[in-house]
Amino acid sequence: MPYTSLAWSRARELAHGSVQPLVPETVPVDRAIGRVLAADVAAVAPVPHVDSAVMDGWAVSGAGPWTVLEADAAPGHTAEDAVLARMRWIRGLTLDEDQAVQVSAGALVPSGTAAVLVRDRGRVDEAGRLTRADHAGEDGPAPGEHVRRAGEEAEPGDVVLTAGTLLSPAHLAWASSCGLDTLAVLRRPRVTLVITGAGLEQHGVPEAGTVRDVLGPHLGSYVEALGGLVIGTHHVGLDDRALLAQLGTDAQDEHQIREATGDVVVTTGGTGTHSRREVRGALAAAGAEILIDGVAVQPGHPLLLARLADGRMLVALPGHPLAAMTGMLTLVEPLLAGLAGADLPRPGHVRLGADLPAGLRTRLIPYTLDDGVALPSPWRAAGMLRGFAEADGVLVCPRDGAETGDVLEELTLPW
Ligand SMILES: Nc1nc2c(c(=O)[nH]1)N[C@H]1C(S)=C(S)[C@@H](COP(=O)(O)OP(=O)(O)OC[C@H]3O[C@@H](n4cnc5c(N)ncnc54)[C@H](O)[C@@H]3O)O[C@H]1N2
Ligand code: MOO
Repeated sequence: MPYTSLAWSRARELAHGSVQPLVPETVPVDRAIGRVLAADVAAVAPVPHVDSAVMDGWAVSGAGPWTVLEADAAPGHTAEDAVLARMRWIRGLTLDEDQAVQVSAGALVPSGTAAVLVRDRGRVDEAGRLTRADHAGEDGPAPGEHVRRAGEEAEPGDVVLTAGTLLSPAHLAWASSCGLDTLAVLRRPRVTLVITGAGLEQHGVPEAGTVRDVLGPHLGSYVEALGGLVIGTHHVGLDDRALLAQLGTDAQDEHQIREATGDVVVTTGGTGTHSRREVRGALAAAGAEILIDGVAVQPGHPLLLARLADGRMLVALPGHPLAAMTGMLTLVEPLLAGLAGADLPRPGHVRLGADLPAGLRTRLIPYTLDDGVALPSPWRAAGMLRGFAEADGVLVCPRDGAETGDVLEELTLPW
């Protein structure tokens, strides 16, 4: 039997716990931007992998003066061939006491290098002897000076990125610097949107009797802000068969289902008791198991959570715009977090700057912050969007109401 009018916080926990985390996927480093790392990543080699010069000059061994070694003329045709040939030569070279070789910043230094003498601090005479320039004094370079040592950033086995990291360009550049080609990332839950209802206009100011569709074009970006990947948005009008078609699939196994239809279906509209026929009827006809039939929250009381016969999860959002928008935070956010293997996002806390009267249920009220206190929006009825558009967050007001100065739970918006 489904839970009916389930307490708001229980509904969020149940949605989060109703699913197993999706199996991670492996993606090329250059495609991993914005993804969440599924496991710790350890360095497989020292970073950097070789000793290199930080400045242009000479890699030197001993106190000098130094004999500057030169490669035989490289047979390469292009400048690049010549550079690579020289690198190969340096790779095979070991500096003895009082030997030096010319290097440029960032390039490999030969083994035996004690330090790099910066170019304007040295002078080479006709005989190929390197001495310190007149102004450079007697000493230097100090041991290790201007050399970037292999392993100075990380040794093999060091954890260089931790599980749960939201990957930025900086993380990806670092991963490349560690020699990684692929990363295991959490799979983004794939979401299909199904918009029900008649008379939804896509442009302009609607005629009396119709409304502007404020969910179809925008819920997708809301889902994506919550970490989901939208794979399709379908308008089914009032056609029960079209709705039913979205709730079933001909696919035979779990992989096929996910490829074809994703992990989650979010519907809008058709949840009210006046319209039981629509979403509930279609769920019954599709053999779905309803887990939650109504949440003790306003707006959003008729919210539904169900498991479809093929294993996908379904959230039915009410049609009233604010009920749909806050319903995303009540059920869709916890569900997507559960699928992504993330913790249930817990509410924060904020001090209330006004009195809120008692109501029938928990209330979700958009608020703006004013001098550190939360001012509830006057535009908070189920059909309104102005308060939500202006909001700094959403207050979770208990049924018994609250007074100025009370500290209330609040939900952060994902933008
Ligand atoms: N007799 C009762 N009536 C209602 C009850 C009730 O318990 N008894 N519950 C009310 C509550 S609470 C809610 S919330 C709504 C839920 O309505 P539905 O989910 O069935 O939504 P629809 O009838 O499909 O739509 C309602 C209304 O919302 C607007 N809408 C819908 N879709 C969109 C869209 N994509 N863009 C913009 N606006 C949309 C439209 O004005 C619809 O008329 O039921 C109450 N009724
Ligand atoms: O539960 Mo409804 O969203 O108040 O109109």
